[in-house]
Amino acid sequence: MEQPTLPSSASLLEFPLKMTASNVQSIRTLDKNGGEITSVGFERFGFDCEVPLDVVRSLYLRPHYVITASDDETDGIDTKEEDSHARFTKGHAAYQSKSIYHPQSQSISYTTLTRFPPVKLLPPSGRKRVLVTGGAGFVGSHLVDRLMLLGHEVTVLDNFFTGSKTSVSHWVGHPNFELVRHDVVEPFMIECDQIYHLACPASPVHYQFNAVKTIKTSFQGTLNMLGLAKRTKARFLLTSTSGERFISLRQSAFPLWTRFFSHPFKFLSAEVYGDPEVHPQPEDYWGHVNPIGPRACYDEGKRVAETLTYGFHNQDGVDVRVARIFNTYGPRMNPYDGRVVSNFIVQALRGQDLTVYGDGSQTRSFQYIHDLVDGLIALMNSSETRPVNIGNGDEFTILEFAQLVRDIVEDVQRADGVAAPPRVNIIHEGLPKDDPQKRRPDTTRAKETLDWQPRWTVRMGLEEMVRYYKAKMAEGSL
Ligand SMILES: O=c1ccn([C@@H]2O[C@H](COP(=O)(O)OP(=O)(O)O[C@H]3OC[C@@H](O)[C@H](O)[C@H]3O)[C@@H](O)[C@H]2O)c(=O)[nH]1
Repeated sequence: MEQPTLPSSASLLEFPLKMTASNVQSIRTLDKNGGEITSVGFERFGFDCEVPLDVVRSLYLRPHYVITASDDETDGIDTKEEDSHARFTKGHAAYQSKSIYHPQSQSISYTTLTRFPPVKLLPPSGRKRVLVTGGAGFVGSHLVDRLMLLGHEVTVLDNFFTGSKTSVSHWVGHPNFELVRHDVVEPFMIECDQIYHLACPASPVHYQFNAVKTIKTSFQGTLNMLGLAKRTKARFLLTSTSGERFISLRQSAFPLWTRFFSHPFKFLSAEVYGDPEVHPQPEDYWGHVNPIGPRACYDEGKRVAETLTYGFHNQDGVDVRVARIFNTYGPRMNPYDGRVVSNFIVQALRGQDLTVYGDGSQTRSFQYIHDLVDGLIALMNSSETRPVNIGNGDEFTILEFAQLVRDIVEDVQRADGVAAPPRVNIIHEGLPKDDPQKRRPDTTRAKETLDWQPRWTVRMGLEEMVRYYKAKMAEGSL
């Protein structure tokens, strides 16, 4: 098979470093109705969660460190780097880290931020003490960004097994923020008003070795957090919970070591439905789960977590919310987690073949992270105690999706000055066991009770994610 030319990290770097403040142009992001997205969040149920998109972006479309040519050439280069990122963040580069990478010694001089992004000043009556378990993970870190910018006091609980400290490091030291290393299977005591329970079991690599720990985390972790909610009278939101999918070594597009030593992936999904016989899946569908299959420790873990949650609600009057989350993607997703969105984007950026499993006729519906965070915050602050599906109804076959990702990566490369980006091939590999044939949420309930619907098109979300991975490649961390 013909192997297209790989874009070198130098060519990825070249364009950003050439940019100057004078030619900086902001990226326009359009929603499903063609309107420009300038902010994320909205005011619902007396809770205003709207923040400017550029400010949120400045927290993830940024290099973790400035790349220098040599140790004594630091002057000026960080300014150019900031200019390039100002293109995405309209001047919010001032909140970026000033850490410096020294290629000769392959070392990084870490610094703290020069300044934290401005957070809302709330009166004590409006300020919530929010606990986010799994807050250093992909979804958790975006939720934390939003809650912090809104002016709340946020405590992140994470055992860093799948989460990464760098995903929330930009808040470390802020007076409203606290980061605690803790495993939710052990009890934890704190005073709080709201608990977002996102913490979830370990890596896909450990999936088959650690199924007991996985289901223990789902059960014991949820039990501990519900106990805390009961004691503190905090409102408890279960993200019905998280799951990982085992990927066989043959199927993974990445070297073996990356799967053992990179952050294992974690994923939030509507696993309570299993391999559904009803399409799309409404909340009153009971699911189709094999209790002893390879995915059982996840699926059944989520189901028992829901049972516990409603047990505490019905018996003890704990104020609960349950979000059933469908396939979600976005910046800070681990590029080596084996999921389709990160696999395809990274493959296309590297000029490698896109690996479609099976014939690619299976379907998925992908939602962008900002829509999910909007939905979680809306649900938490609503009075809806029944489970609510949070997902995007735009359904793609995986083959269509591969073609879309390939087109978008080429478009972004062209927009960034690569005259003729290489066209990658789409190849087929074996379908994993128990791979659901179809998945699409029925989000009628979310629309009716939360007035929530996804705003981001898959194209817009993918474009942003491609830029995020490009930035990671440019800084050399991917
Ligand atoms: O490189 C790839 C990766 C994945 N795929 C396919 O793309 C589809 C989506 O795969 P993903 O792994 O991204 O997501 P899935 O919907 O299968 O599972 C996801 O949701 C349920 C969770 O329990 C899992 O943790 C999560 O991975 C699957 O049909 C998969 O076979 C490819 O064709 N190529």
